[in-house]
Parts: sequence; C-alpha cells; structure tokens
Amino acid sequence: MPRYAQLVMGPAGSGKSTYCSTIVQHSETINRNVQVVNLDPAAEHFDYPVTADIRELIQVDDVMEDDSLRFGPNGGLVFCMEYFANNFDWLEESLGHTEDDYILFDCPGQIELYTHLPVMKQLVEQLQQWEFRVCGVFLVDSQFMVESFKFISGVMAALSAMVSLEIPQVNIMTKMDLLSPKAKKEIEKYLDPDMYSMMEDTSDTIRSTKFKKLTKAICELIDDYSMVRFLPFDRSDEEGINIVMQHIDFSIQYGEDLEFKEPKVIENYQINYITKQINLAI
Ligand SMILES: Nc1nc2c(ncn2[C@@H]2O[C@H](COP(=O)(O)OP(=O)(O)OP(=O)(O)O)[C@@H](O)[C@H]2O)c(=O)[nH]1
Ligand SMILES: [Mg+2]
Repeated sequence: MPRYAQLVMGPAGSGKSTYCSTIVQHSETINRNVQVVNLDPAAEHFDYPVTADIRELIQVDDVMEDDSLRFGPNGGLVFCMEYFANNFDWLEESLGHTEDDYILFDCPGQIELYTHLPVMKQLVEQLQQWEFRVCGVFLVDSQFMVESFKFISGVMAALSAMVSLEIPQVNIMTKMDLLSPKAKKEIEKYLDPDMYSMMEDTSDTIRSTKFKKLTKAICELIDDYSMVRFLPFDRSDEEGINIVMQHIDFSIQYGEDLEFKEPKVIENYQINYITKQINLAI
C-alpha cells in the first residue's frame, strides 16, 4: 500500500502552518485521515495536532545557546536541518505505519532550504524509500504577487524548489481572502500567467539593457516550458480547498487503491467534489 505526503514549503510567513491546519480541518469534515508533522525547529505557534514534532529531536534555541557552535537563527536552523537529515530514523519511528498514511510536512520558511541546500532532497529520497508518494506544495503570499517583477521572483522561488526536488509540485497563492475585489480581478492574470505580456509590464520600470535581456530570458524559460501555474487558496472557501486537494491527489494518484468511505455529512460542495473525482477517473 503506498503512503502519501505533501511537503508544504514556501517563504517565511507565506501561510504554511495555516494551510496545514486548514487541510486537517477540511479533511475531518470529509472523513479523511490526514496527519501533520512539524519540521520547523524554530516553530512557536501552530494550531493543528502533531503526529511528530522536530523540536523533540532538536530546537533552534538550544543550538543558538551552545557556546561552541555560536550560531544565529538562520545558521542554527541549517544546523538543525542537517542534524535532522542525519537522524531520519527518528522520523521513521515517530511516523510508525498505519493504513492510508497521508502526512503533511510543515516545513521551515528559510528559502535556502529549497534552493541550494541538500536536506529537502534527502528527505524526499528517504520518504520515497519508505514508499511515500510525495507532492511538493509551494505557497506564496498573494499580497506579494500583484506586481509583475514581484511575481517573477515568486515564480523563480517556486521553480528552484521544483527543479531541485524533482517531484510533482503544486503552487498555491495564499491569503486570497485579504485581497480587495479589484486586486482579486488583477491577480487572475498571475494564476495562469502569460509571461510575454508580463515582460512588457516590467519593461518600463527596467532601464538597464542587460537586466531587460535577463528578464526576457527568464520569462521565455518559464513560458516555453509551462513550468509554473498557481492555484488560489482561501481558507474560508471549501470549494477552492477541494480544487487544491484534487490537484495534489491527482499528482500522487491518491485514492486509486482506497476503499470509498462515507463522508460524515454530505453537502453540496462535497457532492461536487465526488462528481469531479469520478469524472477525473473516467
Ligand atoms: N487572512 C489570512 N491570513 C492568513 C492566511 N494564511 C496565513 N495567514 C496569517 O499569516 C500569518 C503567517 O501564517 P503562518 O501559517 O504562520 O505562516 P508560515 O508560512 O507557517 O510561517 P513560518 O512558519 O514563520 O515561515 C499568520 O498571522 C496567519 O494567521 C490566510 O489564508 N488568510
Ligand atoms: Mg509555520
């Protein structure tokens, strides 16, 4: 029986922990078993029940207080994650093995973990050895995506994670509820972006020819390979949460070997969800 995992990644404050608790609550309603593992050794607040917590293994504060190491918060975090990578048996023990394992890994927000440090890739490989099908879920705060050049840097961050981890990845724009109706309309063009028009948007603000050429090359790369798309995420919109889950489930083929469970209460949006699942399967 395969096991399933989402690696919930993204910059600091992008909404990873909130996403995890929203998915847990949503899954409870549709009678689906989803568990969360906190992988942030500096986490102070989250409101989901944890199956495993990296702070039981190592904490950033302890590392920073160590006089022989003398790390600051970021160096401390990197140290903790490397220590974690050398002690994956702790994770194996904490996870145990139950039927239909579906685990969300709430990762730290330091972007270097997804761009050039090897630890997340090592984690993915380890999870795959334990028969997990892993999907990367990369979150970006929608507030920072409403201008072309900010959007391009968000896309590049998502793309680095995608390229370095080599797993299916679903990209999500969070905090959609905070956008004004006007900004919501504006952001539609960023969800399924046309990079060529994006390039024209930025060309007035960029004066240097070299920088223009670089922006053009990046936009072409993103567009030609259709590499990055975003799904909107509003924690109060059950239908939207369903769509996000459908994309992720589809990418890791969740549900293929499962027996159907009756939802606790069938509501309209759940009927829509089931109908869509059936349509996807046909
Ligand atoms: N309105 C609104 N606020 C949100 C949403 N998601 C997250 N937030 C808020 O944004 C802040 C950061 O959210 P977290 O879920 O802690 O973000 P994180 O990515 O886990 O942060 P780090 O672990 O520090 O990297 C919190 O104050 C949340 O309440 C959302 O969808 N809507
Ligand atoms: Mg968090």
